[in-house]
Parts: sequence; structure tokens; C-alpha cells
Amino acid sequence: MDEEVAAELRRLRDSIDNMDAALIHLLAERFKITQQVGVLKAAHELPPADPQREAQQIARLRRLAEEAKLDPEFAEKFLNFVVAEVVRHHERIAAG
Ligand SMILES: O=C(O)C(=O)C[C@]1(C(=O)O)C=C[C@@H](O)C=C1
Repeated sequence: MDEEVAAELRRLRDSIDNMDAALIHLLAERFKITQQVGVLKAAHELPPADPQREAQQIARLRRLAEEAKLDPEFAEKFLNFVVAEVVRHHERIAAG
């Protein structure tokens, strides 16, 4: 590979690595908060999932994605993926 191309690829990959690290830290913080939500819901016998809240989140994230020029379908799929995992955690907490 041309040395200039290799240097540019390295530079871009360094930025990708930084962003991936930021995403992991953000997700870890989000899961720490949803863990607290799970404990609160279990203590008050609230259902693990809240479809109405999810519909609001999806509508909001789709809007934000469009503004940011990110595919709104992708944003929705990503939220659903994360929330499905959160609901699994909530169910585990509720089961004791
Ligand atoms: O807000 C809640 O009620 C949550 O449990 C958190 C959360 C989320 O991860 O954002 C997860 C499950 C619910 O269906 C809705 C939202």
C-alpha cells in the first residue's frame, strides 16, 4: 500500500477507535442507569417494558437521526436492540 494512503487509513482508524471507545463508555453509563430503573420497577412491581415510552423514544431518535443525517431506520433498530437487552435485564432483576 502507498505510504500516504497507509498513513491516512491509520489516521481515520484512530478516530474510529476513539469513537468506538466513547460509544462503549456511553453504553456502559446508560446500562448503569437502566439497572437502577430495573431495581425501581421491580420494587414497585412495574412491568419491565413500557411500550408507550419506547414509542416516544423511537419517534425522538428518528427525528434526531434525520437532523444528523443518520439513517432513521438504523437509529430505530439500534434503540430496539439496546432496549431489548435492558428489558431482559429488568426481567432478571424482577425474578430475583
Ligand atoms: O424508561 C423505562 O421505563 C425503562 O425501563 C428504560 C427503557 C430504556 O432502555 O430506555 C427500557 C425499557 C422500557 O420499555 C423503556 C425504556
